[in-house]
Amino acid sequence: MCAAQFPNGFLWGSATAAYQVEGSPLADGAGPSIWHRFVHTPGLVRDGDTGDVACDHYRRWKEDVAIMRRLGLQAYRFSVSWSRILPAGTGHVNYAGLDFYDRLVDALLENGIEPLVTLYHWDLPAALDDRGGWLNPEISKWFADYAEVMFRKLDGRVKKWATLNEPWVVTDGGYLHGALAPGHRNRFEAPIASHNLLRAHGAAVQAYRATGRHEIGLVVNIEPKYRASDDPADVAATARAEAYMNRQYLDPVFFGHYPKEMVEIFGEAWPDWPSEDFALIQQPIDFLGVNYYTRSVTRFDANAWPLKACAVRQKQATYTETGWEVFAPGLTETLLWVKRCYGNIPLYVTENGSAFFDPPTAAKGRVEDPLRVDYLREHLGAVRDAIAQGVDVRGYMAWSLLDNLEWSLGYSKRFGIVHVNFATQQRTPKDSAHFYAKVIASNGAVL
Ligand SMILES: N#[N+]C[C@@H]1[C@@H](O)[C@H](O)[C@@H](O)[C@@H]2O[C@H]12
Repeated sequence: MCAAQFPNGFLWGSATAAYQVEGSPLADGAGPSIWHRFVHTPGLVRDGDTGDVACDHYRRWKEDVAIMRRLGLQAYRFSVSWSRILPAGTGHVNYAGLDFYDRLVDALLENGIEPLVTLYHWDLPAALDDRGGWLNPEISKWFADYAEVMFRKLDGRVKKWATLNEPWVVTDGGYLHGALAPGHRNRFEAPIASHNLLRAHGAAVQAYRATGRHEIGLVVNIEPKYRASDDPADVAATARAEAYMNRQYLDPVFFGHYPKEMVEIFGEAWPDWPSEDFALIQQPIDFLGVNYYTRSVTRFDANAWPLKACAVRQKQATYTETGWEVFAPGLTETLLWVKRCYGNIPLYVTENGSAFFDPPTAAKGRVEDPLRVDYLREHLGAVRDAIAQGVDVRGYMAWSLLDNLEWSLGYSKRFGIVHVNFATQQRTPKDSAHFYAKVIASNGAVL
């Protein structure tokens, strides 16, 4: 049997998100997003860091496309800033903002790089948050109208669209625990925001079917839950954690209902949803984007709100700077789990990467990041193992192309395969970038 390998046409790329890399959040008529507000609220982001400059990608995009070209990237996953396109979230279109993405897409295509576009990567227009944001049911129409503006402008040159990035993080971080914009901590709001995100996803897919000619999907984060013991309390806690993080969005999209554990988790805060909503949510999608970083060995914890479950640190494991266990087999398991539970829908690993401290050697033109090279090698091997077991994985996007704003953690955590000196904006491909370039050139044969 020939050694497991990546299929011909496997799509090798890298990923970023608008607010994390672009900078210039209010340039050329753009409106503020909830993240612009959040970072400018004292005490919410480490070291008072903001996305005002970030990687200055809004101005340096040509340089960054050239770096992608030199690395041999075949695809680039990025997100559109909704409030650049519609400064008030609805109504007036800001054509200067639209032109930025138009030029970026053309430059990518001219360099043989396929654009994968995410419509929403957490940066809701602040003007819509003032109208209730994800708590207002009207947002499904607002989002579909914004999506249609993008489809009409870019569809055809953009052949793979994703509606949302990680809806779980949007609600768990933004509405339940409050660590992310808009910073709410309300167990009654979180389910409503979640449900409206799914409704908006469905409305955007519906809009795409009316105007689009290519593919549209959803990007979810999946963190496989391994029970800490066979103790019934740990087994039940693990089931709750899996339902809350991994199935809360996939079950409605693929089955038209929520996991039964959601009522147990949220209790009186879990509404009775209108059945017609699930017809909207369950629009067929063309692919699923899976963001994988780590696993969680899970046990019962009576004090852990609202899940009554927590992760158990693994003594012999390597952990990244974000406190995540390096566990590549979890990626194989995750891809197999999706196929087992939801069918063999085409999958892209739309994010996978690691934050490790980089040595201060960038000035000499080299950044040695052996831990990130190891992480990349192990996780690409995990993808190959899933493909060898019949999972239809069609691409891999390394997170991230550039060191960037790690949301509330500011610039303290570096995920990039390309080092960014934020004082000078100098880019330096790390050893991981050079390794990834060899992987791409050999279609994974060097692994
Ligand atoms: N934290 N972390 C890294 C990374 C984050 O920077 C992305 O924006 C998210 O889509 C996802 O959480 C993963």
